[in-house]
Amino acid sequence: MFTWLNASMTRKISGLSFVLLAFLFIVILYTAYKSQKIYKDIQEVSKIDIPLLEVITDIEILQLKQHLWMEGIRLQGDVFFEDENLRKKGMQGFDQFNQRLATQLERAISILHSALALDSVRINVADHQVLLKKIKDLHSHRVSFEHAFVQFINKDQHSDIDWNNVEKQDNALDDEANELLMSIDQLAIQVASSVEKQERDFLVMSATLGFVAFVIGIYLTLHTILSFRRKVDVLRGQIDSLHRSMPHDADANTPRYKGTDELDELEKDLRILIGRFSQERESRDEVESKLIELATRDKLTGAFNRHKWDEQIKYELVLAQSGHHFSLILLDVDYFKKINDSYGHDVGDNVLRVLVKTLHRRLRQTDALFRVGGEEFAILLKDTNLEEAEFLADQLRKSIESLNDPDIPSFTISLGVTEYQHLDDQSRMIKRTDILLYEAKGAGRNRIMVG
Ligand SMILES: Nc1nc2c(ncn2[C@@H]2O[C@H](COP(=O)(O)OP(=O)(O)OP(=O)(O)O)[C@@H](O)[C@H]2O)c(=O)[nH]1
Repeated sequence: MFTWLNASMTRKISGLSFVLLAFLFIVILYTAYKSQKIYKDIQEVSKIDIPLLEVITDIEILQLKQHLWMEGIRLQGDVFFEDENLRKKGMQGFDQFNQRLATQLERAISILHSALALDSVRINVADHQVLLKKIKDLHSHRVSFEHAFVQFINKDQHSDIDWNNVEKQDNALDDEANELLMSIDQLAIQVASSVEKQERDFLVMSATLGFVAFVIGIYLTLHTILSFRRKVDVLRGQIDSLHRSMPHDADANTPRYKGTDELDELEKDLRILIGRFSQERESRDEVESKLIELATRDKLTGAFNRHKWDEQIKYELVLAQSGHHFSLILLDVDYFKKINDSYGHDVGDNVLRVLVKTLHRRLRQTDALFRVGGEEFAILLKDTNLEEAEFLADQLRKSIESLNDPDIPSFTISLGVTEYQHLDDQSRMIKRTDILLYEAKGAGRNRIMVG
């Protein structure tokens, strides 16, 4: 029982079904066995008891008829004995009675023999044998009576004493037949009560088995349902505490879903929880990407910041060592100090914003722009050779030169352009580009230097 209480839900339900099916199987087996037995009893009754009763009733009727026939002869008196024809006819009738009686008695004997041969007689075998003996006795008494009566009829003188003797014998036979009938009745009652008992036992047993199955079924079902509900409640409690543990929980009182059953409710609760989890994850992802943005972007211009620049150049160098080519542009606003001094710091800031916006418009998706100093920027160009980088740098220079924004003064940029070279590291590559930028400045600004 202890193991059962700790078993899994599947095992409990399987065990429950098994017990109920086993009971059902026992009830079916018992019903089949008992039905078979009752059917056999009924067959025995129809083959033995009923025919036996019929035979004995016939014998009694024949006895009665014979009695009446004898009375008729007695009333006719001498007329019967003196008329040869009447006597002959009478004797023929008597023979017929005798034959019918003999036949019926033999039938009764054969029925009882077959009853004993069945070997499944539900009543006492001794009772059957007593009955058999009684019928055989009646049979032999009948035969003696026939002889006596034939002799009596063939006699010339028929005194009252003779008549009384014959009648006495006939009455004795009647009594014998009646007694036999009563014994057979008794037997039939025994058989009927035996069949009735079988049926009653069958009903009681079936009802008991059914009731036990019902009680076990109710107990196991209730137990399973209760433990199932307990577990579902525990799960729903855990879901509730998960809801409560979530941040931004305006739904601290998240209403419980009312469904058609516990599983349905549990499923809906889980769905709501999963929905909230994914919402939570989405907003976390959003916050995370905002944080990443904040951590990697320059506040003023929106270009990538110095921190990102350090990270990215290292990354590109690693890729370049395994065969991925890239180029680098360093650019600087010409005479920026003058712009600040002439127009103010805010305008200077605006110049930087417009510069980044304009550069972004010209750059490709795979290029990355970094603010690496006050008015100094770097551009990483993936899968780009020096010639392509030079072309792009000049395009950038021209687009800044041709800017016509009423809110800011015109300005130009100088650029140093290089590509990754074998055995380049971060400082070597930057240094080379820096020198090129310095050369561009030295050569008069608003120009590019490639190397
Ligand atoms: N408005 C503004 N000015 C900045 C910012 N960061 C740096 N500066 C200014 O940029 C100026 C850079 O001046 P310099 O290094 O002398 O260079 P330049 O005047 O551009 O001269 P060249 O580079 O030689 O053409 C300095 O005056 C800095 O104060 C910024 O975020 N906003």
